[in-house]
Amino acid sequence: MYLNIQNVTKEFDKFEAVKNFSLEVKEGELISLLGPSGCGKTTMLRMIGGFLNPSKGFIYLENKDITKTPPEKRPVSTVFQNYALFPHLNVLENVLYGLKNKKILSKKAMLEKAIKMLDIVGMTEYKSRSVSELSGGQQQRVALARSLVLGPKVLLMDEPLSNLDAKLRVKMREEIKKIQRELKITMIFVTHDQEEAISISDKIVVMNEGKVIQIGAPKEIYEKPENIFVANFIGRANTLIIKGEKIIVRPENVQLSFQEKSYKGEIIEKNYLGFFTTYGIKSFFDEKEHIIYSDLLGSENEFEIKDEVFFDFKSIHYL
Ligand SMILES: Nc1ncnc2c1ncn2[C@@H]1O[C@H](COP(=O)(O)OP(=O)(O)OP(=O)(O)O)[C@@H](O)[C@H]1O
Repeated sequence: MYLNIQNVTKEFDKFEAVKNFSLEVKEGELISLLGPSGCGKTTMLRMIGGFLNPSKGFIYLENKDITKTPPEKRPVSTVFQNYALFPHLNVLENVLYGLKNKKILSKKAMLEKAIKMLDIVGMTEYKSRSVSELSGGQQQRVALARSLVLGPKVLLMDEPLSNLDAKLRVKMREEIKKIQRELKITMIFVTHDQEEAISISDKIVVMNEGKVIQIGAPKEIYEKPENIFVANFIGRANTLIIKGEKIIVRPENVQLSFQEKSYKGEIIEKNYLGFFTTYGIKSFFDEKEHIIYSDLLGSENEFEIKDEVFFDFKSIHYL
């Protein structure tokens, strides 16, 4: 295994921020650590980067134990949330900085490498600009180039898109994924944004209260969540007990109709959200009143509050 994290725990005094975390990462994979605030994502990332030492457990990179290797000695780079660029240096100097420190390449080779990396992140024309004159998205690109130019075996990104507005976030995450694929770089990406994790990752590690709750491909995590926490953290879910079995049904899998179907209810909520509409249907399951949510695409809009409706579940996941 390329990167192998085995039973890592991190204690701060008596508080366990990360509990018995294990993960195997293949070369070239993009893994997201996803979970609510305070679940231990950043602490785990810092241990991979070498900025924190695990209290227990091991981290291996290409079968070499790097658990206690200092950050500057391990072939791992980090892109921080606030980018941590040097404000007194221009774009090119920022990208060159790490290479100069390494003192391995000639001046010409360093310059060629830095320019190539600026080209990959689309920032060549800004190379002489002061970084303080750049937009958030541009600073993000420079931070990415500065880390990538060092040729790390693993690139760590801690909430790299959280300072960007919604549209730019989507654009940058697509670019990051494209660059990651092109360079075949192994990447670990921390986010608390489920949509971001789903769109960018080969595999998602869902965490809560310091623990790994589920590891899987985005589709697997969405369609086969291991428990209610995962089902609700990633997307929305109707949670029900039918004939003694606990099930979840995603709102897009609740099909509404005026014609007789398996279940009956009354529309009590309707929220128009542009390309789809969310309905809340009051219904009885297991002799209890429930509100079942159904998402229908815009063109399927034909129900109103107080309508008596029937519904079926297109797909059910048993917990
Ligand atoms: N140096 C420290 N000393 C004591 N407790 C810490 C320290 N660093 C983190 N913690 C605690 O460990 C827990 C996990 O923190 P961490 O920053 O890893 O969470 P996170 O999932 O990255 O959260 P967020 O999404 O808010 O950044 C939190 O309860 C935090 O308060």
